[in-house]
Amino acid sequence: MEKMDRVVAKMVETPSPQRMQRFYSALKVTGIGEGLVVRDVGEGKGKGIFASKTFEEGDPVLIEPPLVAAQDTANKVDALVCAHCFQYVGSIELQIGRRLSLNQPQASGRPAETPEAETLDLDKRSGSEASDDEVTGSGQGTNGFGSREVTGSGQGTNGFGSREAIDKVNGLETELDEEGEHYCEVDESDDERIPAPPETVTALLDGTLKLPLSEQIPLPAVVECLGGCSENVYCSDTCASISWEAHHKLLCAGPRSEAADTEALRGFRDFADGSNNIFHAAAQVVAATVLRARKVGAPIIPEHLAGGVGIGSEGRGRRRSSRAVTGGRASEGGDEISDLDALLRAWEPFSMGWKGVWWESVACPPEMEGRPEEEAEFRASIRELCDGSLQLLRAAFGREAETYRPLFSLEVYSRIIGMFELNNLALVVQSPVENYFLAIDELSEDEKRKVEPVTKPLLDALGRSYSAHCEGTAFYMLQSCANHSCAPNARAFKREQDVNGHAVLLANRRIEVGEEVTISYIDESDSYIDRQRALADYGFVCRCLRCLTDSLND
Ligand SMILES: C[S@@+](CC[C@H](N)C(=O)[O-])C[C@H]1O[C@@H](n2cnc3c(N)ncnc32)[C@H](O)[C@@H]1O
Repeated sequence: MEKMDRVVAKMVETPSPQRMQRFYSALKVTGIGEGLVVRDVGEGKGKGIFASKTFEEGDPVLIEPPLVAAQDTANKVDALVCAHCFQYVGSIELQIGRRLSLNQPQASGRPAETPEAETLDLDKRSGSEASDDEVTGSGQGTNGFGSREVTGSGQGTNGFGSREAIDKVNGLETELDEEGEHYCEVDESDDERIPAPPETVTALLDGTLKLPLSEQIPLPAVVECLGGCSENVYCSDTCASISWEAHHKLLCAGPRSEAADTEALRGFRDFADGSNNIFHAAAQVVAATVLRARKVGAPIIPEHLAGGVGIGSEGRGRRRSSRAVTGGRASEGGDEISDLDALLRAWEPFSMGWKGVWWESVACPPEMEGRPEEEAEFRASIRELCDGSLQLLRAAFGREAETYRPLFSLEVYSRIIGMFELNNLALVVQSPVENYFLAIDELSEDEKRKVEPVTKPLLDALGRSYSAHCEGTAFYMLQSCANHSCAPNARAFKREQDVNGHAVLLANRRIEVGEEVTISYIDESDSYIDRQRALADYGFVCRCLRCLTDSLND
């Protein structure tokens, strides 16, 4: 076998238990996943996470930053967030002003919503929150607020609902209001909105209009991208530089970008925006791997997960010689390593992710079931989409796409996307704008009367979907190891304090030392048949105790 093929084969193989052990032990040093260990489960389930300490009901079992994450492009209109940690930035005024200016309704001449109707809407939210102690403010179900709905329509145009799959795998629940409608879904028929006066929008944007109570929800100031692009903003210089060093310097289309071909990069990004946002996240995996491979002995745990210090480094991430980047051997301080060996080392964190070839992993739309020709055509079209995206990415990376050819092969690229497809990957962050209007709603009647002349027209202009959550695609090293159970002992759930893109798992009940930590990828209140049908999308038949019992009664 040629070396190139051998490297591709190594990149797509499931890591040995020893490699897995080494990686997750190194990850422990970061403090992420304290009280958890990763090991093989057996029964064909692959690896899973196990408690190494007792967790009580409601305890956070895991709080973990993403390894890579990208906000959906369409969502950038609705939520201005740090492109590294995904906190909302700027101010409540800026968030509202942006939504109004970028998403301003046309004057429709329709009657305005009555104040009562607006209040009722907010009350419904408060009502559902009050029923759950843990849920305070808009922390309620942030993981799940209508994200399936929103991303299902907003994500890509390929129409096979890959984001729906992502949400399901994340164990995300879609919150329903009393009428069975999704909270905070982007309501495109929301044409009862009354446009805000342009001068109000301008004043919100330039900071001259201060909203009552907004100082109670301060947001970090906007920090620009180091490369000068308008795509990414940050909450701090630290986040800006971590993102820059981790991947963005090769994916930035700004004037100080280090991308090989920014024009080609724009082509790649336009293609992702028009087809599937997963490609943006996949590009981060590729860029991060190239940047790590350029160094001699990249640390096994990427610096940004380890608080700025790479862990498990052999050579502490020194820059490789430029000769190495062009295809020769690097020799620095006695280290001799070929580009392809460097690539394999750099790939290590991503090799841990559960993968499948994208077009094989995607669930076939139900209407194609039992129609093999249509299904084959459907899968071929996904393969074509994947190939189209890869060609553009290769062009954007120029010579390095040759140096690290296995990384730019369809075999590897399709599995990177398959990894996003099959893991726990929805990125959802609650909007502080929702908290803001809830705080207004909780004022006394007297206080409310004073502020409503300012806040009511804004709510009328924003309409029913007055706040929008940040949504995107992410990959989490540990959360992605959580296996499914129809009676899970943990759930993905964002509390009020969880204001960034970290994954959060909470214990559903006491979890004993040695127990596997499981979440539900699907709506576990469904019937046995429906659960099995939904799980078929993930390529396995659930044999949890509940399913075994239900199968006997069915
Ligand atoms: C997000 S990954 C979970 C971690 C995975 N076990 C690993 O080794 O990385 C999802 C995949 O794990 C496997 N899996 C998860 N829960 C399972 C279950 N209850 N029974 C069988 N396989 C399961 C399936 O192959 C599924 O596609």
